Amino acid sequence: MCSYLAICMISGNQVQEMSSAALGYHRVVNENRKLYNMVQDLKGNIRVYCRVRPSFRAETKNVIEFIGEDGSLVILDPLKARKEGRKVFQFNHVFGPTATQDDVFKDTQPLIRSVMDGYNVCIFAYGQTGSGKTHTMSGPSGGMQKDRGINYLALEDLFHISSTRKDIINYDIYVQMIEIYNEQIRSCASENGLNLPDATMHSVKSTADVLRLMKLGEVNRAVSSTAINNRSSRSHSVLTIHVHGKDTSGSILRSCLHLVDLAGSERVDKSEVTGDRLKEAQYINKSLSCLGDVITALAQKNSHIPYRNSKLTLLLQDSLGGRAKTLMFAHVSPEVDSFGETVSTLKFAQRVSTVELGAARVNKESNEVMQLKEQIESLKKALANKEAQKAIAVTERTPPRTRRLSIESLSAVKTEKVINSQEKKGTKTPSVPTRARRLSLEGPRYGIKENIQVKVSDSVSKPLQLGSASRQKFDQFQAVSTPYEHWSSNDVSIIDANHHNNVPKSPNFSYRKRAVKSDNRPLISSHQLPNTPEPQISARNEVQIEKQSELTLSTEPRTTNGKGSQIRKSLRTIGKLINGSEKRNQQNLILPTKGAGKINDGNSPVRTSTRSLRRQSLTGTEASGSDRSRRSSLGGKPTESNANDYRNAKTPPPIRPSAQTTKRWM
Ligand SMILES: Nc1ncnc2c1ncn2[C@@H]1O[C@H](COP(=O)(O)OP(=O)(O)OP(=O)(O)O)[C@@H](O)[C@H]1O
Repeated sequence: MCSYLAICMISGNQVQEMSSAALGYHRVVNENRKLYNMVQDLKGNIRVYCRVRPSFRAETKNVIEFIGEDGSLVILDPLKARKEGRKVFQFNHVFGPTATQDDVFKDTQPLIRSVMDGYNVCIFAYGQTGSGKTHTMSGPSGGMQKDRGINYLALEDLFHISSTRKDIINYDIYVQMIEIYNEQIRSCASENGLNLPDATMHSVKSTADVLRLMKLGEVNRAVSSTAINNRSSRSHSVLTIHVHGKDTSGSILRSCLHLVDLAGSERVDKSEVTGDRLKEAQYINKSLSCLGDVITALAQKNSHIPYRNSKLTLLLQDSLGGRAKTLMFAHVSPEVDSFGETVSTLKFAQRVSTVELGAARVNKESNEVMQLKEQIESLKKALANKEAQKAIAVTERTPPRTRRLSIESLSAVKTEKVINSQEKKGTKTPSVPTRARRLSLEGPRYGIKENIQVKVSDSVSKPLQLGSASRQKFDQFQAVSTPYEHWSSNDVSIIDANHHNNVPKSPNFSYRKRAVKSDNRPLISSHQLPNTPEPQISARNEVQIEKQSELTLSTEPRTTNGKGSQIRKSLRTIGKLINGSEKRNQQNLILPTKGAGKINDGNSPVRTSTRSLRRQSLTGTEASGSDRSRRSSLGGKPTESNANDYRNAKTPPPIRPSAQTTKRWM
């Protein structure tokens, strides 16, 4: 009896020891996983989860030998002996055949939730046809409540977060559904299923809205039966959730979550497809192979990443190469006859996991930055007013003949200075009398009578070179436009000194419409203005004109100089503040306008003048010859001489050549 008790006690102790060892092991594994994920987050690696679907044929052999909690997966090659046939893979996590939709979602939830904090997130499901991609992303067909996929659960969760945070942040959620079918992008959620160049954004307020849209998307998605999957997706489907948020401090965030269900890779001999199905399969395989090329290039940190080789990679460009958080679900079928595809999926997934995207970046603009930007805008307007007042005051003191051209002289006075300095320097400005020169600076007059043109330097509009077609269009317009009869003395036409070299951005731009739009603007002067087409009238221009019309001619230049310099000082400070603050907030850095180096082309003295005025208005620096090579402290466009040389820049905007779009820094 005693010995029996002793044996029981010993085995009881051993069991306890073993269970505590097992608990310790689990704890260590979990900690390791957390640390591993943390390192991956810091490096910005694409996370890879593997999911093994349950086997549907009990009689067939299974190639999955072991699934570890630490994300390891061991498969067995059925044609080799056990030892040689073992292949080991390592991922962030592996979900076995018994894992539920909730298990999968629970591990994905933190990533999805970060969308609400301003991160861009992309989750894409990859794998052989019939391996369970659609099951993971959408769940069973028909939008059944049971086993709903990530798409539904994610949106449900986002709505939940939105409501719990409603006192702090006001969120707007939009959904976009598109599909790439045979290298054509179409909108799944359009009511009539037509091909659309741009997918419609649907505002969604509840999960019911989402369900309705998703059903529509599911109905419209290209699906057909193959030998492997009787509801095989024949297209890549992308559900994008756009989140716009504004918090109580006024900060704004904009982020998006791409949920991508890729079409399945397949061996056409196995799927036994012919005709259209074969064509679809070829398109699918081609785009997936392009995805593979992009991943390889990213993993090798190549300088050229071939995003443009397929619509899919083009669409995923931001998620694969940008500062987004990206997760790939690699799906595998456990059956022995899928071994080849399983190995290639796992190898691909392994390669994906080595891609380092860099730490993800939050897309949030703080209230501080926004306020500073607003201040800059208003200061710039105020400064423009002061400059205008100064010029008008100068005009007032000039003889009547010159004064008749007075408002023009807002820039022309400066223009002459520049011309003279250019002449002194030997630039090719023809030596002509002042009046004639000024007219020539205005470009062709197109039969103008006694009209005076108001020039407003526009720091926003970007002159484009006029192509022959546009030139023709422009000339046609000139021919048909009835010049000045329907222009009252109140009319203001804002012209760019180089307008004859400008073309509107949009080919549908109507010159006439723009010209007529200027009607009823406030009176600036009694001078009648010509019907000169101005293709790019910016809102900023219009504001400036209105402000200028309020100016009094009696303003003392001395006084304005003092205030102006104060404003300039504040501008410089704000510019520096913004620069610093933006760096701190890791905002998207914005580059000077594309082609900024072409500004100072020397063809147009007036443009040079307006630019120097503009630069002056931003920096407070006189645009003297040597100063012209300096960049604005607020990130103005560089001149030709220093377009590629930022070394002398006062506050050079940082250069990110990889930025997809180049924007003005301000
Ligand atoms: N984890 C799972 N649990 C239960 N059933 C699953 C699971 N994964 C997939 N299935 C089932 O397997 C079948 C094929 O899955 P699914 O259609 O999701 O594959 P797929 O990878 O999207 O295929 P294709 O690329 O051809 O569209 C479906 O009937 C699906 O319900």
